[in-house]
Amino acid sequence: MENSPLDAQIDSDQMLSASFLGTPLDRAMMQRCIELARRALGRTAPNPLVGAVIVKDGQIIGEGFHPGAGNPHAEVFALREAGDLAVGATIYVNLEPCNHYGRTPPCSEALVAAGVAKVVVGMVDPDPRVSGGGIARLQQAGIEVVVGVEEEACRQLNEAFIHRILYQRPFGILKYAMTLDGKIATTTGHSAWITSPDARHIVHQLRAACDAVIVGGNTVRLDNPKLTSHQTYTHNPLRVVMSRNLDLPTDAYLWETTDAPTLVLTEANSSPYFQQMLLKKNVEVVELTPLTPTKVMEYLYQRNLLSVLWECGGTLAASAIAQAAVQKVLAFIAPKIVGGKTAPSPVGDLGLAMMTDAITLERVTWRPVGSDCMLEGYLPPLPR
Ligand SMILES: Nc1nc(O)c(N)c(N[C@@H]2O[C@H](COP(=O)(O)O)[C@@H](O)[C@H]2O)n1
Ligand SMILES: [Zn+2]
Repeated sequence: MENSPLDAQIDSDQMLSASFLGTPLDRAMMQRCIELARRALGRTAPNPLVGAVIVKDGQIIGEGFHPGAGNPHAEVFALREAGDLAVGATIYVNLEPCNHYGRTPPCSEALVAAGVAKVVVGMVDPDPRVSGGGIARLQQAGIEVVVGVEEEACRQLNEAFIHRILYQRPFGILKYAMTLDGKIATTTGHSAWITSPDARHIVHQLRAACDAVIVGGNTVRLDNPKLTSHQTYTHNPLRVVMSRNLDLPTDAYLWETTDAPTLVLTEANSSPYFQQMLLKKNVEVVELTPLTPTKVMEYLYQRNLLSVLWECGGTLAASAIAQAAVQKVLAFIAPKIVGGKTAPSPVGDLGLAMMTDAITLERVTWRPVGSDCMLEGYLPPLPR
C-alpha cells in the first residue's frame, strides 16, 4: 500500500519505536494532539489539557484543543473544522472522550452523531464521571476504539489533572535553585538569582504553566519577588503569599504591580490595618487558621486550581513536603560554591534522624540548562 502524505512526514526516529502501541502515524497524530493541548497550558483548570486531530485519507481535516473550563471540548472544535468530512474519519484525542453532561454536553454523543469510524485515545479519563464510559459508549455505537497510544506522554501532560482527581488536591511542584554546595543564600542571608538566564527562562515558562505560585512572608521580605511569567508569556499564575501575622513590607512588588492577581493567606486576628491596606490595593485576603500547607492546598482545591508552584524558602518547603503538598521537585544546581555552616539550604528541618529515612525521589531525570544542571523527580506517591 502506498504511504499517505502524513506517513511521509513521520521521521525515522518515530519509526524506530514501532514496538509501542499504534502505528507510527497514530503516534505522530497523538503527539500532535499533545502539541495542540499545550496551547492552553495554565488556562484550563480544573479541566485537563486536551487536543484532538481528525484524519481522513491520510490528511488532517480538523484540529482543536480545549481552551478552558466552560468552553467546548477539543473534540468539538476538531469536529467543527472537519464538518461533513468527519463521516468515516479517524479522530485522535489524548484523553478519553467524555460521556457526561458537565459544563458541556458529552463528546461521545457528538462523535457518534458525526459518524466517525475510529477513535484513537491516549489515556482513559480518571474523572469518575467518565472513567471508561466514553469508550464504552463509542464501542456500543459500532465505532472502533484504540486506547493507550503514547499513553506515557499523555499521562505526563495531564499529571496535575490526574493528581487532582485522585487526591482531591492540586498538584504541588517545589522549585528551587541552589549552589553546588546546597545553599540558596550566603551566611548573611543575601540571595540573588543563583542560576543562568536559561534556567530563569524555564522558571518563567513553568510559572506560565501553573495556576498559582506560593511563597512565604520571609521570601517577600527578603527577595521582594514579582512572581510573574515574564511579559512574553500571556498567562500569569495567581500569586499566593502565606503569612500568619502579616508582618510584611507595605510596598512589596506583589501589591504594587497589577500584572497578576495576588492572594494573601493569613490567620484570623492578624493585623486588620494591614488587611485593609491590601484590600485597598485590590489584593485578596483570606483567613485560614491554622495556616498550614495542608489547609492551603485544601483551599486552593476548592478554588478549582490544578497545579501550584512552591517557590518558598526552606522552612515552608520542609512543611510542604512533610504535609504532602509537594508531588514533584524541580531543582536547578549552579556550579557555584558559597560555603558557610549557617547558609540556608532549600529544604529546612524534616525531623529525620537517619540517612536511611531520607526521601528518595522517583522517576528522576536531569539535563544541562545553560551552565546549570536541572534535576526533576517525583516524591513517592501517597496512599489513597
Ligand atoms: N476528552 C476530553 N476533552 C476535553 O477537551 C475535555 N475538556 C475533557 N474533560 C473531561 O470532562 C470534564 C469536564 O467537563 P466539563 O468541561 O465541565 O463539561 C473533565 O473533568 C474531564 O473529565 N475531556
Ligand atoms: Zn468532552
